[in-house]
Amino acid sequence: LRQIPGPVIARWTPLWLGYQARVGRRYLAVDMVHKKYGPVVRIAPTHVSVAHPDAVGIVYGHSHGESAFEKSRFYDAFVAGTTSVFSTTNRKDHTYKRRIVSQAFSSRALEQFSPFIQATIATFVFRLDSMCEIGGSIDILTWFNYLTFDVLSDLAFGEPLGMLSTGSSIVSVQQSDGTVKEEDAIALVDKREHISAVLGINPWFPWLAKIIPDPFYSSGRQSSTGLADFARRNVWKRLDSGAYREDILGKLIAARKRESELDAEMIKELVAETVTLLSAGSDTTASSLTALIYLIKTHPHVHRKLTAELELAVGQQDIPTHSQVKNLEYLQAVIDEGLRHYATMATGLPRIVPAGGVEFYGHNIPAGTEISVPAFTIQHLESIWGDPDVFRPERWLESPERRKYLSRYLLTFGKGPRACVSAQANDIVIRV
Ligand code: HEM
Repeated sequence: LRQIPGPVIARWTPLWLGYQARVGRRYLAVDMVHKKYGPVVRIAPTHVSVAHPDAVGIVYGHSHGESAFEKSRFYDAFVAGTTSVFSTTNRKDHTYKRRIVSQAFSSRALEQFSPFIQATIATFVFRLDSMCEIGGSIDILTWFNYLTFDVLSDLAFGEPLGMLSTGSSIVSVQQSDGTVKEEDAIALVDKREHISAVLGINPWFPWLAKIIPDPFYSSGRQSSTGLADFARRNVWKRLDSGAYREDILGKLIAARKRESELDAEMIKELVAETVTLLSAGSDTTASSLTALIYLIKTHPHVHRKLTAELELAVGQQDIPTHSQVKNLEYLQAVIDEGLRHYATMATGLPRIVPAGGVEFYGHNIPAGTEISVPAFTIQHLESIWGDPDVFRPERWLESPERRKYLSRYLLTFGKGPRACVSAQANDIVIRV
């Protein structure tokens, strides 16, 4: 990789990328080095970042067999007990897990979940209304976190955690030794995601983290265990009750029971999948919603146009149904543009170059190299978007062809076979 440019320190040690991830600036640092060194940059000794539109289809597309770019060992840092649909790097294992999890995310399943989701949204709206009557300011990110946690825990475990009604994210976690501890569930997810994003950068990092006396690592490790303990307790509660409910956990249990009896390994898998759903679905959705509200409120013409479209479709009804809003053009354009501009998943998702290697701009990247396409940078490339720094939902409504073209470069939900399961439920384009 010697011929590939990049910051000198990054060519010699993974500590540069590790540091950027630790301070939460990885996507900005990688964006800056692309501006300095060009579209192909070495961001760690064995990791190349490629910021070019063509790379999206090549790295994340539906290629088969030997030519597939599989997930890298980065995802080992996200394993909770056993691999989940998100963290597995094995193609066969992924196909099996994805088939099971997909059943809980079909359009039909989403319709079945609608009443549960609407009931939680009603509590959310009621709480916001009451706070507005009192006046003052609201930390909307915290309340969106309560909302997403309550929705996901309702779908995953059969009951909301009650964060919206109590106005608190403290939950009881039963530890493996049987003792019960109070934990902040939002902080558990935050810390787990943050530490995994750092430790995944190099196989040596988890080992180093054990000997470095930094509370970031020790509390991060505890949060991973805490979240798994919390999920295990709730999975057992459901299994012990013997009840069937039309929700995500119900579907995951039913799909496994169809194949064989539930054994200890399958219960470990159920815990791993519920940890994944809670951590992959809560923070991402809450921060995306916060970014959207911010962008809408700071762009009055967008606010006016969106409100008009919603009032026409929903009238005075408090909580719209999914079918009332799912085909609203301007709403969809605002969401797409907000996710593009803010880039919830801003970093490049790492894959491994398959046998035979790959070539970008005369640079040969050999098999086994880690490779990623930086989402924030792609979502702000002038050659694709023209005016990338402007929040302009109208760009998505210029023509169906233009919309299709732009969708290819919206990486918020990933692309290809490893794209987000929630994108599957909303029929967001997964093919590239
Ligand atoms: C705005 C909200 C969300 C964003 C931005 C988002 C983003 C993503 C991205 C970028 C990936 C691909 C990760 C990779 O290749 O490494 C992914 C995968 C995944 N997401 Fe989401 N996600 C969101 C919401 C959700 C929700 C609500 C759930 C479930 C309740 C969820 C569950 C998953 C799962 C299970 C995967 C792994 C899929 C696989 O590998 O087959 N996500 N998500």
